[in-house]
Amino acid sequence: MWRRADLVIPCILKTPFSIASTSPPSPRLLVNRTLTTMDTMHHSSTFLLPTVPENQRPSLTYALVVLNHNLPRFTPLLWKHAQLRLCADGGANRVYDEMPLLFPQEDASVVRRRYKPDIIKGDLDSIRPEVHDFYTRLGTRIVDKTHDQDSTDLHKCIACIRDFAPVSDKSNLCILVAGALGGRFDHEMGNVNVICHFSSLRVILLSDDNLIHLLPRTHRHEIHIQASVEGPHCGLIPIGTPSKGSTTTGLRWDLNNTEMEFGGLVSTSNMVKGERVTVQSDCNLLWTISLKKLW
Ligand SMILES: Nc1ncnc2c1ncn2[C@@H]1O[C@H](COP(=O)(O)OP(=O)(O)OP(=O)(O)O)[C@@H](O)[C@H]1O
Ligand SMILES: Cc1ncc(C[n+]2csc(CCO)c2C)c(N)n1
Repeated sequence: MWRRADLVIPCILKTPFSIASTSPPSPRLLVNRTLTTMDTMHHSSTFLLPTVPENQRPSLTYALVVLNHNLPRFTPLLWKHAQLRLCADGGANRVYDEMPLLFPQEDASVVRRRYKPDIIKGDLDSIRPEVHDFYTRLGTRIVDKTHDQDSTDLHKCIACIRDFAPVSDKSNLCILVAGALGGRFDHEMGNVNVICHFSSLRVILLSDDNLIHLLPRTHRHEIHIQASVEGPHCGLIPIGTPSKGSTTTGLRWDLNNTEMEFGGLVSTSNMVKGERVTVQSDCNLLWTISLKKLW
């Protein structure tokens, strides 16, 4: 378990959801392997399920970052799955104002005390004084990085989580970002840029309607569709660099070593056919899938 007070990150179990290969192969094997097979990275949105079936228990350790945009209705679920909870600056106002709205039958101050962030981080120009005071009194660590006006508050939060996670835990760490989409376009693009910048970390951008994460070109990907909460609409977008060839299975419009580039062909308005999608590409792709309106 993460001890939140001193930010020691927990040791993480190994299950099918971790990256398959862990021990470094011999150089000869590596050459053969790059020519023939790639390690598989598994993806599954089990953090959106109220109870995760025994055989689907992920090995991932979740951290949650709440941004300063509409709190998705399923945020309490993400909060429950996460072992570390951060607010990016004005994200703290969202937790303070909007968590009580999700529990209309409960006293607002009881809800606010139940959902106490571990850390509030950013340039702190958006958090309101009464929200700052409220969480300071509850013992939240408030980290002011006012001097840095060149990186976004989300970037600062992800860097903070990365720097506190022990090296051995990084492949099992998954950062859920709530309120990342559907707002100001410059912020949305900044949020997408952050997942590209931290491409070796699992970072998932979430809103009520969508989920986005990166599929690094270093792996073959298996996406386990949680049909009760996500799909069918999906997309695969080459971000930054054109793809000379991407191949998929499990989509209504599969790619077959197909070239894609921004300004040319990108795969939007695609659909998942079943419970398993595979993707392999020579460049990093954004995966996006619609979320169902359940909450
Ligand atoms: N409308 C929005 N849509 C998507 N993400 C947002 C939106 N507003 C804020 N965010 C995210 O929440 C983080 C914290 O927001 P906050 O408003 O505190 O940032 P800020 O740096 O003060 O923004 P601004 O550009 O308005 O000065 C941002 O770094 C961004 O990632
Ligand atoms: C080229 C360039 N464009 C915009 C900004 C502004 N900016 C980017 S991130 C950030 C912090 C937001 O909390 C601010 C103010 C910059 N510094 N450099």
